[in-house]
Amino acid sequence: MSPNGARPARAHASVDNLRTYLLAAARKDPDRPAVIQAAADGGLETVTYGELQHRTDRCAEALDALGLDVGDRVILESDTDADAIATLLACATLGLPFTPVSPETPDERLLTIIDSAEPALYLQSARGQRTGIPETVGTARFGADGLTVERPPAPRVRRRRAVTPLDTAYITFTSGTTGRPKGVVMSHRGVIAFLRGAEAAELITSEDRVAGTAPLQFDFALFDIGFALSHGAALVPVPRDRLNWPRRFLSFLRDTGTTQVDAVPSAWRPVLRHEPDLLAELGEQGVLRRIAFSGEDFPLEELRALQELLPKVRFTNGYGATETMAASITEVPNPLPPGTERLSIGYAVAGAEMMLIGPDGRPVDEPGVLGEIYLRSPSLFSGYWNDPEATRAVVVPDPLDPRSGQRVFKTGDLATMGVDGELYFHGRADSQVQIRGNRVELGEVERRIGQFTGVTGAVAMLVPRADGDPALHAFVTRATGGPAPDAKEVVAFCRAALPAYMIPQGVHVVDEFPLTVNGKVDRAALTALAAT
Ligand SMILES: Nc1ncnc2c1ncn2[C@@H]1O[C@H](COS(=O)(=O)NC(=O)C[C@H](N)c2ccccc2)[C@@H](O)[C@H]1O
Repeated sequence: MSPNGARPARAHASVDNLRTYLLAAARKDPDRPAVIQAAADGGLETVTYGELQHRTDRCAEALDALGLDVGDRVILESDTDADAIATLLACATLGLPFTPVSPETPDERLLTIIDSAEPALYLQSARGQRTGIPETVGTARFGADGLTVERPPAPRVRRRRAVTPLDTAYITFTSGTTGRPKGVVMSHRGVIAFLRGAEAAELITSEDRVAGTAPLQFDFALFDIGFALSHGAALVPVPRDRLNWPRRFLSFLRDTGTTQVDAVPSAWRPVLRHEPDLLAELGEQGVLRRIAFSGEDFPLEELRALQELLPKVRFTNGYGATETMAASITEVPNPLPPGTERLSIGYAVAGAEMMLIGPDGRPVDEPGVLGEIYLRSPSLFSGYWNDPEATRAVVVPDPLDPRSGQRVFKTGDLATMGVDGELYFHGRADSQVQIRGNRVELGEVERRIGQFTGVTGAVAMLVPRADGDPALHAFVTRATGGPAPDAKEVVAFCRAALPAYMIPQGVHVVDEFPLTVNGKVDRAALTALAAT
C-alpha cells in the first residue's frame, strides 16, 4: 500500500494512450529521426525516436515521484521542441492532462487559465522567463538534463489506479469570442480517433519531414506532433524567429529537408511579399512535396500566387475546430480551376461525418443551399472545462436521430453542398451579418474586393456606430511597392457587382493584417481600428 493508503496508482497503462500511440515507432525503428530542430549553436539537432522515448521515461519518472494523481492538471509553457514533446508525453503516460501555453502568452491570460484549471504543477523549459506563478501551484523546469523541481506541488491523495482512454490528454484554452477563455478538454481516445482518421488519408509516410509552425497552445501544433510521430515521420518545429523572417524560414525548410509544411494561410503572406523567387527555388528542388493549411479560409488570390510559384507542390486544406481536433482533410487542386470562388472542405475524415442542417433543424439535401455544419465524430471533446452550460450549447442531440442519445458537435460554421455531397465553407454563422435587414456574408464582400487590381487581401466587418446602425468597413492589403488602391475606386468596383447594402462605407489600406496568437487575422483588432 502506498503511504496515503491509496492502492498502487497506474497499475497498467491503457492501450489507447497518446504516449503509446506517438512512440510506437520507437519500438520498431528507435534510430529514426523523430524531431529535427534548431540547436542552441545555430545548427540543427536530430532527436531519434529512441532518444525521445528515453527523455519521456526520465521525465515521467521524475513527475511520478511528485505524487500527483491521474487527472491533476499540468501547465506546459514552451515552444515546440523535443523536450516539450517528451514532457507532454510524460504527462500522457501518467494521465496528467497538460495545458500547453506559448511563452508569448501574456501574464494576465496565463493567470486566468491557472485560475480556471487549478493546475498542480507549472512546467517551463530551463530557458523559460516566466515568473509570478501563484504559490498554490508547484513549479519545475524541464531541459536536456531532465526535470528540476523548484516548488514541489502540494501532496495529494492518489485515488486512480490506471490511466484509461477516456482520461484527459490535454486541455487547450481558446480565446472564446466572449473574452473568457474556454478550456477544450480532449481525451486520449478523442485525439487518437482523429489521428487515426487522418492516417487513413495517407498524406505522408515515415520518410516525410513535417514542418510545424503553430504555437504550442494552438491545437494545430498538437496535430502536427501527433500526425508526424504517428506516421514514424520526423517533426521539424519551426522556431518563431525563423518563421517571421522569410529568408530564414525558407533556408530552414531547405536545410532540414522538409517535405511538408503545415501553416495557417497568414504564415505565407510575408514569403509571398518578400521572397517569392526563393520560394520558387525551394519548390524547384523537389524536396518540398506538400503544403497543408488550416485555421481560416485561404484568400484565393494569395493561394493562386503560392501555387504559381510551386507548380509541383500539392496543397491540403485541413478544416475543423479544436473541439474535435479537426474534421476534414481535403486535397486542393494545383492550380485552382479558373473561376473557383470557394475552397472545398470535402468530407469528414474516416470515422466522422459532417452534416448540413438548415435553420429549421432539418437536413439540407440540395446542392448550393446554405446550412450549418454539424459534426458526428469519435474525436468529440469531453466538454469545456468546468462550463457545462457552454458545453450543452455546442454538444447537441444528433439532429438526424435525436432519440438515439448520440451527441454531435454544432460547429457554428456555414457551408453549402456540392453535387457529390462535398462541402464548401461559407464562413462562421456569426460572420453572417444583417445590414438594413439584409443577410450579408462578409466573405462575399471580401472576395469581391480581393479581385480589385493590386489588392492582395481584404477583410470586411461591421463597425458599430454611436448614432444609428453599424457601418460596413473593409481593410485591404496591397502588393509590396504597389500603388495604394484608391478607396473610391474600390467602392465603385464593389458597386458594379454587389447590392447597395453590401457596399463598404470605408475602405482602409493597411500594410498587413494584425494576427491573433494563433496566426489568424485578428478581426477584433481591425474593428477597433475602424472605430477610431
Ligand atoms: N480550413 C479552414 N477553412 C476555413 N475556416 C477554417 C478552417 N479551419 C478552421 N477554420 C475556422 O476556424 C474555426 C476553428 O478554430 S479553432 O478551434 O481555433 N481550430 C482551428 O482553427 C484549427 C483546427 N483545430 C485544426 C487543427 C489541425 C488540423 C486542421 C484543423 C472553425 O470553426 C472555422 O470557422
